[in-house]
Amino acid sequence: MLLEIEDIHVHYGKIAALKGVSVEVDEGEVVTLIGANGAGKTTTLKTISGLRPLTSGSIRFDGKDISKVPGHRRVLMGIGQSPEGRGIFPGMTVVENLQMGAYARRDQAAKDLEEVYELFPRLAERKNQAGGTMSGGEQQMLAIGRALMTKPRVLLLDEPSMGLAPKLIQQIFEIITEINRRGTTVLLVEQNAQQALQVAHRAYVLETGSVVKSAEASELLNDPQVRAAYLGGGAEAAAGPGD
Ligand SMILES: Nc1ncnc2c1ncn2[C@@H]1O[C@H](COP(=O)(O)OP(=O)(O)OP(=O)(O)O)[C@@H](O)[C@H]1O
Repeated sequence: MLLEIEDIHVHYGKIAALKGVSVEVDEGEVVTLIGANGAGKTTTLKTISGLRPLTSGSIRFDGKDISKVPGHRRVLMGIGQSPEGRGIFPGMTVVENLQMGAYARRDQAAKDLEEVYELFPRLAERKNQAGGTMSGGEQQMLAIGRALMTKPRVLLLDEPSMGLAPKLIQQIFEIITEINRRGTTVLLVEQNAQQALQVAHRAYVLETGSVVKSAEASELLNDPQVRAAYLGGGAEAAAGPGD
């Protein structure tokens, strides 16, 4: 197992955001966390990347307990994150933003830059434009590209479709599939459960800080409760028109 999150509890002051969450991600998988606002999805990703401390529980990466490893070392170990709200450097150009992702390593960075440009031709076209003047969708691509420049073994993606037009949403999900096909494991947090379940192999449903369900993504797509709560439809929607 590449990533093993076991029974983690995380607090913001006295507020318990995660109450015993366990999630496993195997090498090569796309795993998604779905759930309503405030369920704890972002907190789970932040805890894996080391931005939030654990109250209890453990996180193992490639067999090693990383619960106490600082965030910047987790990046070097192969945990890359594209944060919610993007977090790019607005005053730096596209190419400078991408190079920031590789600042800790000099090996292969030029080749990786070419690969990012291949995945996101728009970033190549705009490489000298200031990051802050890129459109929302372009900034999302830049944030993912920068995370890829850290050469992650697992890429943590927080709401990559947030605020994007439908056509771009489609494109972002196609790119996630392609990133995975090229060998990167992906842990994806999404409000857009329908699309997330379509690209993922497995999924976990979070409710108020706990995992309430986990299964193959295809199974959850047809689960009446999941459909009613997260996919904007009940059993009728699952059965299709005319039934
Ligand atoms: N900085 C913070 N201070 C206090 N409480 C917080 C903070 N960040 C998150 N929380 C609380 O922790 C819980 C989990 O939040 P989290 O952002 O992980 O949810 P989420 O599932 O990612 O939601 P969304 O889909 O709305 O982003 C929520 O109750 C939230 O209000």
